[in-house]
Amino acid sequence: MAKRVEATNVNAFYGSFKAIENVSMVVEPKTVTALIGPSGCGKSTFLRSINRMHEVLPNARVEGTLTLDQENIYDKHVDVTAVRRLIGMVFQRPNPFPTMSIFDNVVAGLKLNGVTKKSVLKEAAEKSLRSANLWDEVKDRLEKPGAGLSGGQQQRLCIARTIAVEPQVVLMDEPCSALDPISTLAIEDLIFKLKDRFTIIIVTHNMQQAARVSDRTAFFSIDKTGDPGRLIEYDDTQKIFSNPSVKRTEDYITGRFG
Ligand SMILES: Nc1ncnc2c1ncn2[C@@H]1O[C@H](COP(=O)(O)OP(=O)(O)OP(=O)(O)O)[C@@H](O)[C@H]1O
Repeated sequence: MAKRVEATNVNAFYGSFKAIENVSMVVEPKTVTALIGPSGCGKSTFLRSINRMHEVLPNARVEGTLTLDQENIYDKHVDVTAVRRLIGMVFQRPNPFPTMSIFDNVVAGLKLNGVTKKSVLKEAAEKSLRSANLWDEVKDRLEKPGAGLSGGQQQRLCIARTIAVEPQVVLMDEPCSALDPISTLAIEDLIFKLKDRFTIIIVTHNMQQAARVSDRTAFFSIDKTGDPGRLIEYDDTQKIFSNPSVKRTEDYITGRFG
């Protein structure tokens, strides 16, 4: 079930370097939110703070509060592995397990969670591949390696793998940046469809993509190198792209900087 994500005064550090400062935003369930802004403003850092991936780096830490439907995901009692299962992530480069079959790629997370019954795995694989708009292309070669698919198909396979465990939130870090325009449109169609079931947060450098797929857009920026990234403006996508409230947002989306 899709859940609401709320960040309050979030700071994230790499050692002593503060990469983002005071980020607060609410992301409603079953919406798509785009994170945009110039390189180095902390979009990926913020995204990785949301599923506690940031802290896997040595000396990296997060301050502030991040909740999933009111539950603080940084609470001492929270199981980090469970957080990462509930908040799935799709990366820039498609990263299927290369020697694993298409089928095994999709059900890898379910198996890790202890699901062993063949009929359950088969049903979940078909459902996830259908949801990822990939079923028709792979249904006759489920036992072939995932690495044999095209880049766009591999990315849809990674999305199928992510949604197979029924996460509550799906994070996507520039999921189309390694793809051609046709594969990019296929992923955008998919994102639109998946928001019926999940809360989706996507980092993108592509303004048209943000405008096409998202309901809400968050614009991040930095004052100068070495300063932390900040959330400058967060609003309905239509407003951000037609009539932003802050001059810096307008300058960025019209290509005057960044
Ligand atoms: N592993 C790391 N160690 C130290 N500093 C890092 C690390 N990863 C990122 N940073 C720094 O944190 C800041 C924010 O980086 P981040 O990757 O979150 O920005 P971004 O907005 O996603 O950039 P891009 O659009 O180029 O991907 C940058 O100054 C970056 O150099």
